[in-house]
Amino acid sequence: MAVPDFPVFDLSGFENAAPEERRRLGAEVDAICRNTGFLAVSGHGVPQATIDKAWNAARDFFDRPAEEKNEARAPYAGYPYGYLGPQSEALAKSRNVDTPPDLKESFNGGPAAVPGGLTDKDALAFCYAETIWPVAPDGFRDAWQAYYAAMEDLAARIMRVFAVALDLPESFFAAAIDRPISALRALNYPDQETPPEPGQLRAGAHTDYGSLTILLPQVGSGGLEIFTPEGEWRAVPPVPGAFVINIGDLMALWTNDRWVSTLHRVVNPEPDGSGSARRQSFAFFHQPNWDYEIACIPSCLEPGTTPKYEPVLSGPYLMGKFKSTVKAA
Ligand SMILES: O=C(O)CCC(=O)C(=O)O
Ligand SMILES: [Fe+2]
Repeated sequence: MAVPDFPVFDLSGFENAAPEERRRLGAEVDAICRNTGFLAVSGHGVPQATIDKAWNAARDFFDRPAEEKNEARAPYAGYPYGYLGPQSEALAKSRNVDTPPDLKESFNGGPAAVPGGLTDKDALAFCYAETIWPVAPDGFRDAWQAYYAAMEDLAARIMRVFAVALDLPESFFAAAIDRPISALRALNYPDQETPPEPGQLRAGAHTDYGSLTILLPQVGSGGLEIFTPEGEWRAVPPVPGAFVINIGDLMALWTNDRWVSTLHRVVNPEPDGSGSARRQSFAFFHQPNWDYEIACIPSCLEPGTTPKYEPVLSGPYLMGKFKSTVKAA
Protein backbone atom coordinates (compact mmCIF):
# COMPACT_ATOMS: atom_id res chain seq x y z
CA MET A 1 0.00 0.00 0.00
CA ALA A 2 1.60 3.26 -1.08
CA VAL A 3 0.93 6.30 1.04
CA PRO A 4 2.95 9.37 0.06
CA ASP A 5 5.65 10.20 2.60
CA PHE A 6 4.30 7.84 5.21
CA PRO A 7 5.68 4.37 5.92
CA VAL A 8 3.33 1.38 6.18
CA PHE A 9 4.60 -1.74 7.96
CA ASP A 10 2.92 -5.11 7.41
CA LEU A 11 3.08 -6.85 10.80
CA SER A 12 1.81 -10.24 9.63
CA GLY A 13 4.41 -10.16 6.83
CA PHE A 14 7.11 -9.66 9.47
CA GLU A 15 5.78 -12.38 11.76
CA ASN A 16 5.59 -14.90 8.94
CA ALA A 17 9.06 -14.12 7.58
CA ALA A 18 12.25 -16.16 8.05
CA PRO A 19 14.83 -14.73 10.50
CA GLU A 20 16.97 -13.10 7.83
CA GLU A 21 14.00 -11.34 6.26
CA ARG A 22 12.87 -10.26 9.75
CA ARG A 23 16.23 -8.59 10.29
CA ARG A 24 15.87 -6.79 6.95
CA LEU A 25 12.39 -5.57 7.87
CA GLY A 26 13.66 -4.66 11.33
CA ALA A 27 16.32 -2.46 9.73
CA GLU A 28 13.53 -0.60 7.90
CA VAL A 29 11.78 0.01 11.21
CA ASP A 30 15.06 1.17 12.73
CA ALA A 31 15.39 3.75 9.93
CA ILE A 32 11.80 4.97 10.50
CA CYS A 33 12.33 5.25 14.27
CA ARG A 34 15.58 7.18 13.79
CA ASN A 35 13.71 9.60 11.53
CA THR A 36 10.25 10.24 13.06
CA GLY A 37 9.10 7.12 14.92
CA PHE A 38 5.69 7.42 13.23
CA LEU A 39 4.44 4.61 10.97
CA ALA A 40 1.24 2.84 10.02
CA VAL A 41 0.84 -0.83 10.91
CA SER A 42 -1.23 -3.04 8.63
CA GLY A 43 -1.62 -6.82 8.89
CA HIS A 44 -2.35 -6.36 12.61
CA GLY A 45 -5.10 -8.98 12.86
CA VAL A 46 -7.33 -6.97 15.21
CA PRO A 47 -10.90 -7.96 14.26
CA GLN A 48 -12.89 -5.15 12.69
CA ALA A 49 -15.81 -6.05 14.97
CA THR A 50 -13.66 -5.38 18.07
CA ILE A 51 -12.76 -1.97 16.66
CA ASP A 52 -16.30 -1.10 15.59
CA LYS A 53 -17.92 -2.06 18.89
CA ALA A 54 -15.51 0.05 20.94
CA TRP A 55 -15.66 2.94 18.47
CA ASN A 56 -19.45 3.02 18.41
CA ALA A 57 -19.70 2.70 22.20
CA ALA A 58 -17.34 5.67 22.60
CA ARG A 59 -19.27 7.70 20.04
CA ASP A 60 -22.57 6.91 21.74
CA PHE A 61 -21.07 7.97 25.10
CA PHE A 62 -19.73 11.28 23.74
CA ASP A 63 -23.14 12.01 22.16
CA ARG A 64 -24.84 12.00 25.57
CA PRO A 65 -25.65 15.15 27.54
CA ALA A 66 -22.92 16.63 29.73
CA GLU A 67 -24.79 15.75 32.96
CA GLU A 68 -24.82 12.11 31.99
CA LYS A 69 -21.15 12.04 30.93
CA ASN A 70 -20.24 13.75 34.20
CA GLU A 71 -21.58 10.80 36.15
CA ALA A 72 -18.47 8.98 34.93
CA ARG A 73 -16.10 11.89 35.50
CA ALA A 74 -12.75 11.56 37.21
CA PRO A 75 -13.39 12.49 40.87
CA TYR A 76 -10.60 15.09 41.12
CA ALA A 77 -8.06 16.85 38.90
CA GLY A 78 -5.13 14.50 38.32
CA TYR A 79 -7.23 11.31 38.62
CA PRO A 80 -6.36 9.41 35.45
CA TYR A 81 -9.48 7.43 34.54
CA GLY A 82 -13.11 8.00 33.68
CA TYR A 83 -14.48 10.99 31.81
CA LEU A 84 -12.32 14.09 31.48
CA GLY A 85 -14.52 16.88 30.19
CA PRO A 86 -13.69 19.94 28.11
CA GLN A 87 -11.05 22.29 29.59
CA SER A 88 -9.34 19.58 31.67
CA GLU A 89 -5.99 19.21 29.98
CA ALA A 90 -3.35 21.06 27.96
CA LEU A 91 -0.81 18.61 26.54
CA ALA A 92 1.71 21.37 25.72
CA LYS A 93 2.17 21.82 29.50
CA SER A 94 4.01 18.48 29.59
CA ARG A 95 6.81 20.47 27.88
CA ASN A 96 6.38 23.54 30.08
CA VAL A 97 4.59 25.47 27.33
CA ASP A 98 1.62 27.37 28.70
CA THR A 99 -1.44 27.25 26.42
CA PRO A 100 -5.21 27.41 26.86
CA PRO A 101 -6.79 23.96 27.42
CA ASP A 102 -7.03 21.52 24.51
CA LEU A 103 -10.38 21.52 22.67
CA LYS A 104 -11.36 17.97 23.47
CA GLU A 105 -13.00 15.61 25.92
CA SER A 106 -11.88 12.07 26.66
CA PHE A 107 -12.76 8.82 28.34
CA ASN A 108 -9.87 6.92 29.89
CA GLY A 109 -9.34 3.45 31.28
CA GLY A 110 -6.43 1.55 32.77
CA PRO A 111 -5.28 -2.05 33.28
CA ALA A 112 -8.01 -4.67 33.76
CA ALA A 113 -6.58 -6.01 37.03
CA VAL A 114 -4.02 -5.25 39.74
CA PRO A 115 -1.10 -7.72 39.61
CA GLY A 116 -0.90 -9.97 42.68
CA GLY A 117 1.49 -8.73 45.36
CA LEU A 118 1.58 -5.13 44.20
CA THR A 119 1.62 -2.82 47.24
CA ASP A 120 3.16 0.44 46.00
CA LYS A 121 0.81 3.20 47.22
CA ASP A 122 1.36 5.50 44.25
CA ALA A 123 0.85 2.66 41.77
CA LEU A 124 -2.41 1.68 43.46
CA ALA A 125 -3.65 5.27 43.68
CA PHE A 126 -2.63 6.23 40.14
CA CYS A 127 -2.33 3.68 37.34
CA TYR A 128 -4.31 0.98 39.14
CA ALA A 129 -7.02 3.42 40.23
CA GLU A 130 -10.50 2.29 39.28
CA THR A 131 -11.99 3.27 35.98
CA ILE A 132 -15.25 5.15 36.53
CA TRP A 133 -17.47 3.34 34.04
CA PRO A 134 -20.41 5.05 32.36
CA VAL A 135 -23.76 3.39 32.99
CA ALA A 136 -24.73 3.87 29.34
CA PRO A 137 -24.56 2.85 26.59
CA ASP A 138 -25.13 -0.81 27.28
CA GLY A 139 -22.09 -2.94 26.57
CA PHE A 140 -19.63 -0.02 26.86
CA ARG A 141 -17.39 -1.77 29.38
CA ASP A 142 -17.20 -5.08 27.49
CA ALA A 143 -16.47 -3.36 24.18
CA TRP A 144 -13.83 -1.18 25.83
CA GLN A 145 -12.09 -4.04 27.59
CA ALA A 146 -12.01 -6.16 24.42
CA TYR A 147 -10.38 -3.31 22.49
CA TYR A 148 -7.94 -2.64 25.37
CA ALA A 149 -6.91 -6.32 25.42
CA ALA A 150 -6.43 -6.32 21.63
CA MET A 151 -4.21 -3.22 21.91
CA GLU A 152 -2.11 -4.71 24.73
CA ASP A 153 -1.51 -7.77 22.61
CA LEU A 154 -0.70 -5.74 19.49
CA ALA A 155 1.70 -3.51 21.46
CA ALA A 156 3.60 -6.56 22.73
CA ARG A 157 3.94 -7.81 19.13
CA ILE A 158 5.25 -4.42 18.01
CA MET A 159 7.76 -4.40 20.87
CA ARG A 160 9.14 -7.64 19.40
CA VAL A 161 9.60 -5.88 16.07
CA PHE A 162 11.37 -3.05 17.92
CA ALA A 163 13.75 -5.53 19.55
CA VAL A 164 14.67 -6.94 16.13
CA ALA A 165 15.02 -3.39 14.77
CA LEU A 166 17.57 -2.71 17.52
CA ASP A 167 19.46 -5.94 16.75
CA LEU A 168 18.43 -7.42 20.09
CA PRO A 169 16.87 -10.81 20.87
CA GLU A 170 13.21 -10.70 19.88
CA SER A 171 12.08 -11.17 23.50
CA PHE A 172 14.36 -8.40 24.83
CA PHE A 173 11.50 -6.20 26.10
CA ALA A 174 9.37 -9.05 27.48
CA ALA A 175 10.42 -8.62 31.11
CA ALA A 176 9.65 -4.89 30.95
CA ILE A 177 6.10 -5.32 29.72
CA ASP A 178 4.67 -8.38 31.48
CA ARG A 179 2.70 -6.19 33.96
CA PRO A 180 2.15 -3.15 31.77
CA ILE A 181 0.36 -0.04 33.02
CA SER A 182 -1.01 1.02 29.66
CA ALA A 183 -3.99 3.36 29.32
CA LEU A 184 -6.64 3.56 26.64
CA ARG A 185 -8.11 6.94 25.82
CA ALA A 186 -11.08 7.67 23.57
CA LEU A 187 -10.90 11.25 22.36
CA ASN A 188 -13.64 13.45 21.04
CA TYR A 189 -12.78 16.76 19.45
CA PRO A 190 -16.14 18.53 19.15
CA ASP A 191 -17.24 20.67 16.28
CA GLN A 192 -15.97 24.20 16.91
CA GLU A 193 -18.86 26.62 17.09
CA THR A 194 -16.77 29.51 18.39
CA PRO A 195 -13.23 30.34 17.25
CA PRO A 196 -10.41 28.89 19.39
CA GLU A 197 -8.40 31.24 21.60
CA PRO A 198 -4.94 32.23 20.36
CA GLY A 199 -2.64 29.22 20.80
CA GLN A 200 -5.51 26.85 21.50
CA LEU A 201 -5.47 23.54 19.59
CA ARG A 202 -7.38 20.28 19.66
CA ALA A 203 -4.23 18.76 21.18
CA GLY A 204 -1.23 20.97 21.90
CA ALA A 205 2.24 19.95 20.70
CA HIS A 206 3.64 17.15 22.84
CA THR A 207 5.56 13.91 22.77
CA ASP A 208 4.04 10.75 24.20
CA TYR A 209 5.51 9.54 27.45
CA GLY A 210 5.67 5.77 27.22
CA SER A 211 7.02 3.01 25.01
CA LEU A 212 4.61 3.25 22.10
CA THR A 213 1.19 4.64 21.22
CA ILE A 214 -1.36 2.95 18.97
CA LEU A 215 -3.62 5.55 17.38
CA LEU A 216 -6.84 5.05 15.53
CA PRO A 217 -7.86 8.36 13.98
CA GLN A 218 -11.38 8.70 12.63
CA VAL A 219 -11.52 7.34 9.07
CA GLY A 220 -10.99 10.15 6.60
CA SER A 221 -10.28 12.77 9.27
CA GLY A 222 -7.32 15.12 9.31
CA GLY A 223 -5.67 17.21 11.98
CA LEU A 224 -2.86 15.01 13.32
CA GLU A 225 0.52 16.54 12.46
CA ILE A 226 4.11 15.59 13.26
CA PHE A 227 7.13 17.86 13.50
CA THR A 228 9.58 16.47 10.96
CA PRO A 229 13.37 16.36 11.25
CA GLU A 230 13.32 19.05 8.52
CA GLY A 231 11.64 21.32 11.05
CA GLU A 232 8.16 21.57 9.60
CA TRP A 233 4.71 20.36 10.60
CA ARG A 234 3.44 17.61 8.31
CA ALA A 235 -0.01 15.99 8.23
CA VAL A 236 -0.24 12.27 8.98
CA PRO A 237 -2.29 10.85 6.10
CA PRO A 238 -5.19 8.48 6.75
CA VAL A 239 -4.18 4.85 6.09
CA PRO A 240 -7.36 2.77 5.74
CA GLY A 241 -7.34 -0.45 7.76
CA ALA A 242 -4.11 0.39 9.59
CA PHE A 243 -3.24 1.77 13.00
CA VAL A 244 -0.86 4.70 13.35
CA ILE A 245 1.99 3.85 15.72
CA ASN A 246 4.40 6.25 17.34
CA ILE A 247 7.16 5.77 19.83
CA GLY A 248 7.22 7.68 23.11
CA ASP A 249 9.85 9.22 25.37
CA LEU A 250 10.83 5.92 27.00
CA MET A 251 12.00 4.48 23.66
CA ALA A 252 14.20 7.56 23.18
CA LEU A 253 15.60 7.07 26.68
CA TRP A 254 16.09 3.33 26.19
CA THR A 255 17.93 3.92 22.89
CA ASN A 256 19.93 6.98 24.06
CA ASP A 257 18.19 9.11 21.39
CA ARG A 258 18.98 6.75 18.52
CA TRP A 259 15.18 6.76 18.17
CA VAL A 260 13.16 9.94 18.39
CA SER A 261 9.97 10.63 20.29
CA THR A 262 8.49 13.02 17.77
CA LEU A 263 6.54 16.13 18.64
CA HIS A 264 2.96 15.97 17.38
CA ARG A 265 -0.32 17.84 17.73
CA VAL A 266 -3.92 17.89 16.53
CA VAL A 267 -4.80 21.13 14.75
CA ASN A 268 -8.21 22.80 14.49
CA PRO A 269 -10.45 22.28 11.47
CA GLU A 270 -10.70 25.07 8.91
CA PRO A 271 -13.43 27.44 10.14
CA ASP A 272 -15.11 27.40 6.71
CA GLY A 273 -15.03 23.61 6.34
CA SER A 274 -18.25 22.00 5.18
CA GLY A 275 -19.97 19.20 7.07
CA SER A 276 -19.22 18.16 10.64
CA ALA A 277 -15.70 18.88 11.73
CA ARG A 278 -16.03 16.74 14.81
CA ARG A 279 -13.22 14.22 15.14
CA GLN A 280 -12.91 11.09 17.23
CA SER A 281 -9.88 8.91 17.90
CA PHE A 282 -8.54 6.14 20.11
CA ALA A 283 -5.07 6.40 21.63
CA PHE A 284 -3.61 3.41 23.44
CA PHE A 285 -0.56 4.40 25.47
CA HIS A 286 1.56 1.34 26.03
CA GLN A 287 3.60 1.71 29.22
CA PRO A 288 6.11 -0.70 30.80
CA ASN A 289 5.61 -2.20 34.27
CA TRP A 290 5.24 0.34 37.10
CA ASP A 291 8.59 -0.46 38.72
CA TYR A 292 10.63 -1.28 35.62
CA GLU A 293 13.77 0.81 35.34
CA ILE A 294 14.30 2.22 31.86
CA ALA A 295 18.01 2.76 31.26
CA CYS A 296 20.13 3.11 28.14
CA ILE A 297 20.40 -0.23 26.29
CA PRO A 298 24.16 -1.00 26.27
CA SER A 299 24.28 -1.67 22.52
CA CYS A 300 22.77 1.80 21.88
CA LEU A 301 25.74 3.48 23.55
CA GLU A 302 28.67 4.59 21.40
CA PRO A 303 31.89 3.12 22.83
CA GLY A 304 33.64 5.57 25.13
CA THR A 305 30.50 7.67 25.81
CA THR A 306 28.11 7.83 28.75
CA PRO A 307 24.29 7.68 28.58
CA LYS A 308 22.56 11.02 27.96
CA TYR A 309 19.81 10.38 30.51
CA GLU A 310 19.51 9.14 34.05
CA PRO A 311 17.41 5.95 34.29
CA VAL A 312 13.74 6.42 35.22
CA LEU A 313 11.07 4.18 36.70
CA SER A 314 8.22 3.72 34.25
CA GLY A 315 5.29 4.41 36.60
CA PRO A 316 6.54 7.43 38.55
CA TYR A 317 7.78 8.98 35.29
CA LEU A 318 4.35 8.60 33.69
CA MET A 319 2.59 9.95 36.77
CA GLY A 320 4.75 13.10 36.82
CA LYS A 321 4.13 13.77 33.14
CA PHE A 322 0.38 13.18 33.35
CA LYS A 323 -0.05 15.43 36.37
CA SER A 324 1.84 18.27 34.68
CA THR A 325 -0.85 18.55 31.99
CA VAL A 326 -3.88 18.76 34.23
CA LYS A 327 -5.55 22.07 34.82
CA ALA A 328 -4.97 23.14 38.42
CA ALA A 329 -8.09 22.53 40.49
O1 LIG B 1 -6.19 12.22 18.41
C1 LIG B 1 -5.11 12.00 17.85
O2 LIG B 1 -5.06 11.68 16.66
C2 LIG B 1 -3.79 12.10 18.60
C3 LIG B 1 -3.90 12.39 20.07
C4 LIG B 1 -2.58 12.40 20.78
O3 LIG B 1 -1.55 12.57 20.21
C5 LIG B 1 -2.54 12.15 22.24
O4 LIG B 1 -3.61 12.21 22.89
O5 LIG B 1 -1.45 11.90 22.77
FE1 LIG C 1 0.16 12.03 21.51
